[in-house]
Formats: sequence, C-alpha cells, structure tokens
Amino acid sequence: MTEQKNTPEASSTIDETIARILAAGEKAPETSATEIVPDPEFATEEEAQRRRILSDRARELAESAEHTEYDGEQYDLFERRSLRRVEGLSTELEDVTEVEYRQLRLERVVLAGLWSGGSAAEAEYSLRELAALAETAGSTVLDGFLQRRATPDPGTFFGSGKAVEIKEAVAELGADTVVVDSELAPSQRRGLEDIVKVKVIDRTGLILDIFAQHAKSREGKAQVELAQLEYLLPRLRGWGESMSRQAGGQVGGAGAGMGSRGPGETKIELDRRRINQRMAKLRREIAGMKPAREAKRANRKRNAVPSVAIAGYTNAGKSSLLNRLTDAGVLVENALFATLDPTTRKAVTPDGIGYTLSDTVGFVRQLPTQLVEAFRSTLEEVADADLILHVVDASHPEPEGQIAAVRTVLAEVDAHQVDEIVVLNKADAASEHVIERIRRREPHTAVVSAHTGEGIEELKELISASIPRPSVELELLIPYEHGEIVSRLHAEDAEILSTEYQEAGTRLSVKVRPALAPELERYQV
Ligand SMILES: Nc1nc2c(ncn2[C@@H]2O[C@H](COP(=O)(O)OP(=O)(O)OP(=O)(O)O)[C@@H](O)[C@H]2O)c(=O)[nH]1
Ligand SMILES: [Mg+2]
Repeated sequence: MTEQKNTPEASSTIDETIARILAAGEKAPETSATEIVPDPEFATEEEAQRRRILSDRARELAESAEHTEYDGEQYDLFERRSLRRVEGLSTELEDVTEVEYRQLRLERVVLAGLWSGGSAAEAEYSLRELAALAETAGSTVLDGFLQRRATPDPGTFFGSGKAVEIKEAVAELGADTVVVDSELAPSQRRGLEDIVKVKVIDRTGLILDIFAQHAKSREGKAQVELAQLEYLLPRLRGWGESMSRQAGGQVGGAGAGMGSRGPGETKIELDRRRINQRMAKLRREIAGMKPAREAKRANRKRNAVPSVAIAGYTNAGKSSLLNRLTDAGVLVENALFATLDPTTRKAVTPDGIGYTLSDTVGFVRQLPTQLVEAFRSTLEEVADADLILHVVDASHPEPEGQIAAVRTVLAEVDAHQVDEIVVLNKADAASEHVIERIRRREPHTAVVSAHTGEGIEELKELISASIPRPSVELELLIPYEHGEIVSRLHAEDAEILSTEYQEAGTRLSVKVRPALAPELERYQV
C-alpha cells in the first residue's frame, strides 16, 4: 500500500483521469464496422480541432517543462526514453519466467475497457472500479481507453486501431502495464501484448494480484496461490531461457521461447506438470486445514450458538460493521479486498443471547471463478450461517448492481437460501432517494452507518429477532446452593423471562435450547 493512495489529491487525480477517459470514450469512439451506436456528435470539425490542440499542447508542455533551450535538442533523452521501454521489455522477455513476470509490481498502468452495450454510466462504474482495483494493487493510473465495440476482437481484444492508440499512449506515458477491464482469452492477451509491447493484465489477473498481496493466513495464502496457478496454467507463455533459473523456485515457471519447437515444447510440458504437482499439494494442504475450522464450527453447532455471517461487496463496510457490533478492531481500509481472512467474533443480542459474527472476503463483479473455487471452504461458512448480513454501500451510485453481483456469488456457494438482512450502510453519505429505492425492493432491510452509529441499535434488535432463539420453555426452581446453574443459564444463552427469589431458591421462567433441557429437568416445577 502506498501512502499517496489515500490522499485526496491522489483520488482527485484519479477522478480527473477517469473523467477524461470517459469524455474521450464518449466523444471519440473508434469508427469501425462493429461500432454499436454511432454518436451523431462524434468528431465535429470543431471538436476534432479542440482535441488536437489539447493533445499538442500536452506534448509540448511535457517536453518544455523539463528542459530549456540550453539543453539542446535532447535527442539522447528521447532516444533513451524510447529505448528504455524497449530495453526494459526485452529484459523481461528474456530472463523472467511467466510467474515472476506476472508478479512484478504493476507500477504505472494504462486502463483499457470495452464498452459493449449497457449505459454510459455502467461503463463508467466499471472503469472507476478498475481504477480503484489498480490503485489497491499499488499502481498509478496514468490514462485509460474505452472502445465502443459490440464484440471483442478474437485476436487482440481491441480493434487494431485502438490497440495501436494504446501502444502509443503506453510509450508516451512510460507505462509498464496495460490493464484490461475483462477476462482475456490467453491468445488475446498474447496478441495484445505483441502490439502494445508491455505486460497486459486482465481484470482477473489484477484481482488475483490484490488477493496475493493481502493474504495473511496460511490458508489464505494457499488458497490464493492455488487460484493463481489455476489461472496461469492455460496462459503459459515462454520467455526464453527461463527454465534454468526456475529450478529452485517455489512455483513452476514458463518454459520454452514462443514459437520454438521440440525441446521448447517439452519445457512447457515440464512446467505444466510441475504446476499441476504444486496445485495438488496446495489442494491437499487446504483440505488439511479444513478440519480445524470444521471442528470449531461443529463445536458451535453442538452448542447451538447461532452464527451470523457478514457478506457483501468489497469496500461496503463489512469490517467496520463488525467492529461497530463487537469492538473487534479488525482492519478497515479504503481499499478493495482489505479483508481476506475471515474473522469470527462473539456478540450478544440486547437481551443476552450469544451468537457469532463473522467477517468475510468481499465480493466484486466478475469475481474470478478460480477464487470462488479456492475460497470455497471460506465461503461455505457463509452458506452454513443462520443469518447473512448482506452489507451494501448505499452511498455508491449503483448499489443494485453490487447486490446482484454478491447474490451471484452466494448462489455459487449455495448460500442463497440462508435468511438475509440487507444492511444499507454508509447512510451518513447516502442519498435518501437511493435508500428508499432499495427498501421498496428488499423485504428485510436495516439502514445504518458504521461511522456514526445510526441504526446500529435497530440492527441489533433485528439480528436478535432473526437468529434461532431458544425454544424450550421451562419453569425452574433452583436452590441457592446451586447458584452456578443460574450463571450457566446466562452463559448458555437461556432467555430469562422472569426471576423471583423465593425461600427455597431462585424461581426462573426461562427458554433454553433443546440440548440443555434434559439437564435441567430435576429443577423443573
Ligand atoms: N461514510 C461512511 N464510510 C464508511 C462507513 N462504513 C465504512 N466506511 C468506509 O468504507 C471503507 C471500507 O470499509 P471496510 O469496513 O474496510 O469495508 P469492507 O467491506 O470490510 O471492505 P473489504 O474488506 O475491502 O471488502 C473505509 O474507508 C471505511 O471507513 C459508513 O458508515 N459511512
Ligand atoms: Mg473488510
């Protein structure tokens, strides 16, 4: 995490960049046969002129700010800059294995997306989110492109004109990575890389990168590595003499030079086998870690402690809500996927019923299937919960899209039949109108602000009413010498309906969980 990312300046630059990208995307869609909506206002003479002036000036500024006329023509610098890109690239291509290559920190990136239907606003959210993802991964967003095109080019994803435009921007800005806002087929990524001459990462690769950076626990790390290898396997691309350097590496690397035959293919095969072996090992490890967690879960089940899972889109405020409800003090960050490792905390309803509350990994549109697979055991805990608090950032311009994306993932792990409360968070920053809109559609909602505490008490009541409650009603008379039973009733989450101190002992009217009832029989009146 770099410091600058959280400063207002940094985010306003991002906003400006995005505004610029969108303006450009809207006003100047590439003229191509597949263009969907011909924009009647596209490229009026005046506009074309303005754009030309702007870009000329930008270039001029860039060149004149750094040097004066005393510096001469700066051919060397120009050459060095163009050379540096090429040099950097050729080094990467020759010595770096696919795994290492992919794991190089993305530093200076150019975003590129296809706008293939849907509204301009949707294209905007997606691009904004991609920028946020890139920032979270630690990169600086330099510029971006949107191409209006009904279907991606099978070879290079973008049309050839746009691809060249991206290449030029990359060279001019000194970018080292192009991030594409979709999942690319391996061949498309290769095709595009061959044109833009720098590393191309797709949305899936970017999300995997963030997960890799954020994973803390042994299980989380293993899960992410498994997902990365799964993603990598069909995308192996040889980069020259990489194999020999790879021998002691943890993860298998790529093999043969591109297009090489014979021995080269054997190398890729070898690598594939090694990756498969590593994946099998990781799967065993992950399976081995499951019992500990399952034992804990079984223990909770046996004691019939209700479990509540917090789920929701990334950055919705899940961890903040957990902290608000339980003082858990878990990490809260204005970054995507701040939380990967589930945290479980004890909580108590206002009337003293204990339950567990778990924070989980956030979801995102197009959450890579490899990740859903790898995190299945974590996500299954959500499916196993008695209640899901589906946290929604109500201050987001399009929360419905996020709700739908979360439900898609929940359905994938069979968590869609679990009772759900839609918790509209960030009410302090949300518009009344949006909140009302969602409340009309959703039967069970709570409006809260984890920041101000608004609505938190009501949410606690709602949780209390929604979790399985003790159901066996008993009338007990507990002699004073058995005071520990009374304490136990409190500890074991009995619902105490009334207490009366009589001569023979404490007279209690309680509701307990069925498991506890037999032990209390002897005190029944
Ligand atoms: N204005 C406002 N901001 C909030 C509120 N709750 C959380 N946030 C902010 O939203 C950002 C994300 O909060 P987190 O609690 O980390 O969100 P999360 O859902 O756990 O995110 P991930 O773990 O990354 O998926 C932080 O910058 C919080 O300060 C709220 O009620 N109001
Ligand atoms: Mg979190």
